[in-house]
Amino acid sequence: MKTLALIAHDGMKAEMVAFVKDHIDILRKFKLVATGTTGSHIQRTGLDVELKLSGPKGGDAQIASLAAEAQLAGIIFFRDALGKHPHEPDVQMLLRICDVHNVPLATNPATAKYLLIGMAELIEQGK
Ligand SMILES: O=C(CO)COP(=O)(O)O
Repeated sequence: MKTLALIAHDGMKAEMVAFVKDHIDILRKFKLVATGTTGSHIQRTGLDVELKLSGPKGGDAQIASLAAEAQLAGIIFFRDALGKHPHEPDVQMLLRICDVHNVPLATNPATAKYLLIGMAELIEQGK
């Protein structure tokens, strides 16, 4: 089973929960991992999610570590581009690691939709 990481800044958590509900059938095809607070919101939809630390406490760094070790099929990270975040260096590190290791990364719901559709298609093809 492919692993997908889900992360949302506080200003985007409602968007993440709405996105998860809209795509719940596709998301059931993946093992899910999330930063702590995002993950606890997603768990309330009934999906099984492995929780890492909260983002500001190192959760983004843990997800980046998984990406660097080729353990993630993709990351959906709804960033709040209008907010300030004390752990911005960790966020930038995660984005950089995705590019270094060619890990699919969607940072907004429109892109995440296409990423999920594409990944579901690969699963259908057995890839
Ligand atoms: O801060 C985050 C992403 O940078 C998300 O962390 P939480 O899911 O713990 O709120």
